[in-house]
Amino acid sequence: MRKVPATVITGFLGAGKTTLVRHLLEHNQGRRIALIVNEFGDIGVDGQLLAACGVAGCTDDDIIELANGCLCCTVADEFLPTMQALLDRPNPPDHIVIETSGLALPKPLVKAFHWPEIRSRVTVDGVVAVVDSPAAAAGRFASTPEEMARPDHDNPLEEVFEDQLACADLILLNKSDLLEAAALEALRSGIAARLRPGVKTLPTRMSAVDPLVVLGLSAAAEEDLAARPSHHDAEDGHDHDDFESFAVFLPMVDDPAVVEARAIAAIADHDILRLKGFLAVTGKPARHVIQAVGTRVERYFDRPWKADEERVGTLVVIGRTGLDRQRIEAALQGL
Ligand SMILES: Nc1nc2c(ncn2[C@@H]2O[C@H](COP(=O)(O)OP(=O)(O)OP(=O)(O)O)[C@@H](O)[C@H]2O)c(=O)[nH]1
Repeated sequence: MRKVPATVITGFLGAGKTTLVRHLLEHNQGRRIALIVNEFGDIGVDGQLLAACGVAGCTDDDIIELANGCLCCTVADEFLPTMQALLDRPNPPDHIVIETSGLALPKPLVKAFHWPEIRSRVTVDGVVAVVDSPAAAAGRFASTPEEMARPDHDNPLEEVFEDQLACADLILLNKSDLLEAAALEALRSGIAARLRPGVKTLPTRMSAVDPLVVLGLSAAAEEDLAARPSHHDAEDGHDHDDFESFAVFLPMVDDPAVVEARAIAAIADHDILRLKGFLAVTGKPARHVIQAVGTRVERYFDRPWKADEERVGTLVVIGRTGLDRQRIEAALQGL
């Protein structure tokens, strides 16, 4: 029996994973792709954005959200039953794409493909790491020499980034539009030097890459785990205390630009790694998406509110543990 190929998409918060998934769905070349999306935190913004993607042949049934938990640590309870249900469908998908949360380590997930229940039916075609190139070039995931010198040195951002690169079969250097050619090349050669032999890097803009390159790596990654070192090999898991996430609710707003300005100020004042969600705008029948990574904010209306949806704004805030939730909430609510 031919095994169903599965592609694991990893990459730090805001790197462009959902953008890549949308691109793959839009250019599916006749393949029926099922998607499993896992997010950090209780509210699945990515799943909701993808459900609104409107790609022909891609139904809500094909998009499965595993919110509220870290996929790599809830493998037995959530991931395996989901995979089994997908494979047991009368008409199973041609390809399964798994978008992990930006804080997840890919290796424990790849390891899960060894489970007897699924091992004979599915294989990890490849692990694709999406890199936020300007953030990486700015040293966002590297420790400073002072940090390195500390005996208790521990940088969770760096560890997550390194684990994602070490497990990858293909690296997309995304957001290439935001870097000069020389800086992009310096980043590329720096990253290439840290990769397993044969792992390619590819600059991308809006994660636009030929799906034939991404889907069809035939890596059988689950057979090759020893070559993919992880910071957490010994513990077989990772520390969830490093990061936290919460949701902020906003009443209907007259002008979304005001919330954008508040978000920029909150990100400048607090160690927020990612902010994303939806706004309800007075007089507008459509939901307004707001996405912030670092100082960059993107906003657009994506789809009309459904009749049974409450028209309120929901912003998900993700950062290092210790965020001042009260002050961030007040700042975003304009209090
Ligand atoms: N300028 C620029 N922006 C990009 C590019 N790719 C993605 N973005 C934007 O970056 C933001 C984050 O993209 P996502 O695809 O949601 O990132 P993600 O990795 O899924 O984010 P999380 O799921 O929160 O970890 C969005 O506003 C995208 O439109 C790119 O190549 N260039």
